[in-house]
Amino acid sequence: MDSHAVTKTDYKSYTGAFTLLHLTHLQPVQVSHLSFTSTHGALPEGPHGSGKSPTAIVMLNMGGPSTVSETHDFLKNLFLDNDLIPLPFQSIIAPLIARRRTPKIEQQYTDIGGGSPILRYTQLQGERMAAILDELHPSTAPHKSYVAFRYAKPLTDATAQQLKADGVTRAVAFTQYPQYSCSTTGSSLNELYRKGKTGAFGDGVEWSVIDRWGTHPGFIEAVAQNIERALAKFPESTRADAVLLFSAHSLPMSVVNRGDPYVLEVSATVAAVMERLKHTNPYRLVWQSQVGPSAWMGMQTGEALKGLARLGRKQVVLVPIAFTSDHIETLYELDLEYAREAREHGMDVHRAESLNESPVFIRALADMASAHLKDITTGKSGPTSIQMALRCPGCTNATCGQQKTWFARGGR
Ligand SMILES: C=CC1=C(C)c2cc3[nH]c(cc4nc(cc5[nH]c(cc1n2)c(C)c5CCC(=O)O)C(CCC(=O)O)=C4C)c(C)c3C=C
Ligand code: FES
Ligand SMILES: [Fe+2]
Repeated sequence: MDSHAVTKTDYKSYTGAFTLLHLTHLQPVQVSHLSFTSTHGALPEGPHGSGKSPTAIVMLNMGGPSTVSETHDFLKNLFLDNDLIPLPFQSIIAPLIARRRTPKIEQQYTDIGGGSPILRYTQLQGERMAAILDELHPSTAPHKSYVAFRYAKPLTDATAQQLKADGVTRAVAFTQYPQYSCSTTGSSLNELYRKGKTGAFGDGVEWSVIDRWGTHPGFIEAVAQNIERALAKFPESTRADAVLLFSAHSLPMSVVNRGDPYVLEVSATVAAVMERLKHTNPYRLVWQSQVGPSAWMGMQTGEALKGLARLGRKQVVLVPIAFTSDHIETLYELDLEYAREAREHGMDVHRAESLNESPVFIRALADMASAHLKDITTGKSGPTSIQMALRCPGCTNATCGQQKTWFARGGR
């Protein structure tokens, strides 16, 4: 998001005044509308009624400001998150950075139509998934989807109240980040754990976790179909020359270097998509949306586009690969900044659509949840994946360890 904050200092410089100066010059973003309860069908009765309480499928994501005026609170929550951005005196500095950054990010959300569509898409995906899930796995029906965002409404507290009111006794924490990073899914699980251990969701909720699914065949198929649709926009004579430029949100090198699995898992997604496409086109994986002055995973998407133009590779399909709905990075950074700039360099650029309302993708979500519930209820697997139990070798965050233990015991 921030094109001029690329000094090659270590991410540790986030912890200095130097960083603060840079961060306050970062550009703001913005997003939009939506309500935030999510149900499909009528509310099943809770513990005090005669009906069966629902199996909760809690869709975890970062969220975004639904309206431009929510931008400041979104940024404040984001900069307060120690799992994402460790800052000294965080509770004092985070609001200052958020305040300084708000106007720029507000303008970006205005430019993409007045806010982030992430809540609308997450609700839609969740509701349609739950309806399919009732058919795929009737023994745990009714299923009801809930949304728990890390930085925007509905925050975990509000979602917890909903589960409590519905008398939920079985809940699945379903990350909506396909690939696992401790700064994304890890942060959401830490927050869920902090609330869960104080009883915010009610007593006796049995938790399990779907923590990553970057190579699920249904997800891969949905992405591949969107790439094929984008490729079809090129004249047949140049189609085979088009470069598939997969673009994922970058990570600070300090996070990569403590052993975070995200870079590997995004790479695995890309490899699976290319297998499915039978390698009809050349491709690269590049990284976008660096924030602040520290070193981040590269090559940067914007630089890659310029490099391809210089090399005469002027047909490009941009493929967002680490987020399942449109957001500021696709609608602003990819569409308004990079694609426009690339066209000015004489390039022919098309973006693969985000998964948004893709029925193939929604079916994949239902398949994942169904397989998970089947494995849990038949005792074939425990509440968490084998991979989730392993902390990053460089992890010094005690909450990560406590969170993993808590979920491995089913939230007890
Ligand atoms: C898989 C996706 C994402 C990863 C990994 C990720 C890591 C990460 N992000 C920041 C800092 C910021 N991210 C911001 C916005 C933002 N981040 C993602 C996704 C990932 N972030 C998205 C989709 C968005 C946009 C939300 C939307 O449009 O709805 C922002 C705020 C915007 C800004 O101020 O520029 C910041 C800040 C860090 C530090 C980090 C890894 C440690
Ligand atoms: S930072 Fe990865 S497990 Fe703690
Ligand atoms: Fe981010």
